[in-house]
Amino acid sequence: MSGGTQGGPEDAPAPGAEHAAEQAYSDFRKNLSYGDYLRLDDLRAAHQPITDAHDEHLFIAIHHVSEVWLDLIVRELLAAMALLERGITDAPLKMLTRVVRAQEQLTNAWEVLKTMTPADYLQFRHAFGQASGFQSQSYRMVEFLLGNRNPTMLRPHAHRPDLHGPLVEALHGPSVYDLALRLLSERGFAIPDEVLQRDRTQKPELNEAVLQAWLEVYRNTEAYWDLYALAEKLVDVEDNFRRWRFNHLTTVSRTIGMKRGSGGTSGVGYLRSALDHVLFPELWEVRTRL
Ligand code: HEM
Ligand SMILES: N[C@@H](CC(=O)c1ccccc1NC=O)C(=O)O
Repeated sequence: MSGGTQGGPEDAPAPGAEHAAEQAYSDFRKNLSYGDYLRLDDLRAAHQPITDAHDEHLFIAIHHVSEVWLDLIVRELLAAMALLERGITDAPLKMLTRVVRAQEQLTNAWEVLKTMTPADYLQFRHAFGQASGFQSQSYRMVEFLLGNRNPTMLRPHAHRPDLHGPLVEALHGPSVYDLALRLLSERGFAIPDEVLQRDRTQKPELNEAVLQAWLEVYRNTEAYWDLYALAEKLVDVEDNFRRWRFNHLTTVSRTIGMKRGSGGTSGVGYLRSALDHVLFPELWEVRTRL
């Protein structure tokens, strides 16, 4: 029996909904309430449009929601990687599934943002100056942890050691894919030293020996079930990453056309070139070779 002196849900027979509400706790002068726990005052304080444009509220809300999902993805990736580093594969699969679901939420956000027309956007675009998603530290963390690395991307964060530090660490540490390859090696697959010791600040390139190892895993799924499940989960992550990028590109095209980006890049041209990037090259090539 729980509920203490104020009584709990089990104390009385189930009342109708109208009476049930009257039994709800109502004195939060000393107890932590919903809003206190979630720091909703702080959350709302972060919503600060700088123009009177109606759609700026939508723009800010979508970015805030996206940043929250990105932070969750970073946390899950780091936790999954810490376990993979110890040779554990089952719990990381669950964490990577959560990453995949969070990516779906990120991608769905475009549906809401697309209700903003180009004219609506131009009412406030001038106000934020050089600010751009290009400077999103959490997005860059996700890219670095997944292995898409480019030291140039550190530059916008040079003035903020608290944001720069974790990025530098991620840039030099193993990616989730490096850890998967290390696992392959520990299970006896011939992964060359040049792969295991590769310059991690750069993107990985397709390696024939790695491809042969994955081929063996995909041909003998029963013998290597956990490695196979891990590989397919990574493909899910990359698949969803591509969907987010593609929807971003389409949203940008329909909103600003071929205008330059506020962050200083060519805009659509820059984003289109990112679509060609492959995170886990052997996991795609294995389909062709099977
Ligand atoms: C009307 C909506 C949007 C427009 C017009 C837009 C436009 C752009 C453009 C032009 C770039 C290229 C960099 C530059 O600014 O020069 C960019 C990059 C980026 N944007 Fe957006 N964006 C929009 C919404 C969003 C949203 C909702 C997010 C969610 C977080 C986002 C995240 C990013 C990220 C992470 C990058 C860097 C991509 C990379 O370096 O590969 N953007 N955006
Ligand atoms: N790069 C966008 C601006 C932009 O999208 C943006 C601006 C401020 C805060 C977040 C943004 N989102 C993503 O790039 C543009 O060129 O219009």
